[in-house]
Amino acid sequence: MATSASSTTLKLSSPSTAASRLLHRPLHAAFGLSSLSLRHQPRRFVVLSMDAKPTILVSEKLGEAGLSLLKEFANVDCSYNLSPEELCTKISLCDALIVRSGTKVNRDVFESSAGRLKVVGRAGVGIDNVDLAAATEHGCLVVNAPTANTVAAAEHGIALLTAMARNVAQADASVKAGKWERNKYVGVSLVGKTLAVMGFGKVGSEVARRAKGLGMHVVAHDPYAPADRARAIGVELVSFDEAISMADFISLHMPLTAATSKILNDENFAKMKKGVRIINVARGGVIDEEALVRAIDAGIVAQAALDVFTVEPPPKDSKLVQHENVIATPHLGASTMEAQEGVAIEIAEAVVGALKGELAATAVNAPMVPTQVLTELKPYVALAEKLGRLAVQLVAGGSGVKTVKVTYASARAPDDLDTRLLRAMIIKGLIEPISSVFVNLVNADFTAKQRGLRITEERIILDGSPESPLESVQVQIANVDSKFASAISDAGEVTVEGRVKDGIPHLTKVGSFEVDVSLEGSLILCRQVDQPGMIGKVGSILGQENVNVSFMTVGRIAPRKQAVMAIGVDEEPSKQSLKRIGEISAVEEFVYLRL
Ligand SMILES: NC(=O)C1=CN([C@@H]2O[C@H](COP(=O)(O)OP(=O)(O)OC[C@H]3O[C@@H](n4cnc5c(N)ncnc54)[C@H](O)[C@@H]3O)[C@@H](O)[C@H]2O)C=CC1
Ligand SMILES: O=C(O)C(=O)COP(=O)(O)O
Repeated sequence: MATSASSTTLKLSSPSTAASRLLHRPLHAAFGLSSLSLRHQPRRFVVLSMDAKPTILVSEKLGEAGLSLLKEFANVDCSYNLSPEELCTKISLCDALIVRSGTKVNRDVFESSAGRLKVVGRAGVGIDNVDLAAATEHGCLVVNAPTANTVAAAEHGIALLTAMARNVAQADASVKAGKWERNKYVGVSLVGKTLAVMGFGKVGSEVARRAKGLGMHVVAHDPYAPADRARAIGVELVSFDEAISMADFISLHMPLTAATSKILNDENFAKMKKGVRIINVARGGVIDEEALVRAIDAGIVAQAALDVFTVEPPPKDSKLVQHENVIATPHLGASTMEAQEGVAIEIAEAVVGALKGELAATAVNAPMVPTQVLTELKPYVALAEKLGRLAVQLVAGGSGVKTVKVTYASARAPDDLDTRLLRAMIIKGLIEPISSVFVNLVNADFTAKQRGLRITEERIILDGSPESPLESVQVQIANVDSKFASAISDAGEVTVEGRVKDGIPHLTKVGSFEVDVSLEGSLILCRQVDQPGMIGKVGSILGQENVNVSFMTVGRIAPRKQAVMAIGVDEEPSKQSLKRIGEISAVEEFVYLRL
């Protein structure tokens, strides 16, 4: 900026103290994920207990190893078979909820939690029983355990495939009924037959691998699967129609989404080979169950082996389940001793980590940020939140914050800098001081949108070494008045800019004035006529009531003209002291800002 001039810095606290204070600030405070945070608890929640431990509700059976991990960290309430009403009542006392596929975590649950529920852990893969939109709107992180039951589900798929081909279930029932029907239960061979794997993800590819071992010809359909992964295990990726029309066996392994709901329907059954056999260990909803009964009765589908149903448990008189050509299991895909122990540990670690404020690698409704990136961005995350807080406090009441521009200056290539975290924290800083809304990484974009806040991001690509991720971050609020006129830049926007120095966030610009003050405690900004003795006058007013000044800096336009003095204070000065600062004759305007 043309009017920006030199800045002089008077540093009053030792950097090591300041650094240690900042670096020991837990990341969960920055992300606002822990409901334990005393900062948030009185404001947000009815305080239900003086106990510092969080409460985790486990609503379905979980392996012991996972429960032990949870108990080391939290009060664990294992309450199985809760009715929807009982779940809604209990949830207001819980910080986290762990479920499997049997608990419907719908909007009512999030509303009933009144903001206390911070994490839902799905001890398994499919999250179709969790209302993700409602979770996100309520700032609740959803994590799952996506890998520990893969092999179990694949093995169950193979168990159903082979059992169906050889009528194991029906024959067993017949023998137990005292019959010996060797001619009735003649099966079909698998070798040389074509298996279509629908959904070539973790489970689908393990099923494919095993089916190859049985001598089957395996094709797969998955619009998002990389061809080289399929090729590596000798599987051909084909279109949906090709897959279902060439298959002797069709095994379903896609998630239940709007696109896959009832994907096996009358129209698609009509395209299949007569005598095809269907296996479903994915989700009941991917099959139109009434259409499947019609296809079996019409002889298109010879047999079906089903582990999952649209409604679980299915009605006792379900035509599908009762059909003699159908074998059924009660959603057992993930139910091996090994998988349940693994899933329990995987979800317990994810939920405890999330409650501690760590970003879970298995987050379903928040950006996944690798630990390395997170560590590197940590001081910038703190900077971003503080710049947001400062900018919004500089806006004059009644101005209405609508348009915010964030400018990142960095020597990194654009795709080498993940700004989602920074943007979320700027939004948190902008919104929390002026509302009772609790903002975190999960709901930041949603909350901004809901409040009509338009955030645009710009990158300035700098020359030089990309060692540190960012040189500076600037937050500008357009079309507003400021309660501190000097915060308005030449371009007419409330502007604050900062950077990280030695791991500590610093404010480096206010409006068009360059300053340099570490962002800790609170801040007084004064515009004054640049003249000797000002630092002493302000310092002595603060000193009289024992307010510790941590940093002081003066940014001026030109010697003896206007200057902005930024003063960092550890304690909040009294109204009286602030008034006295305002009364110093050379002070033209001043503002007190909480960080
Ligand atoms: N029965 C049980 O107990 C268990 C069931 N499951 C279910 O199995 C399914 C697969 O699980 P994972 O393999 O772990 O998930 P995954 O996410 O690794 O794989 C799913 C695959 O489906 C693909 N897909 C998405 N839309 C598709 C479409 N329209 N057509 C074809 N493919 C599509 C995806 O690209 C992905 O590759 C899920 O529905 C999961 O809930 C998983 C474990 C146990
Ligand atoms: O992980 C999955 O998607 C499953 O379907 C397993 O469900 P469950 O945890 O056994 O209720």
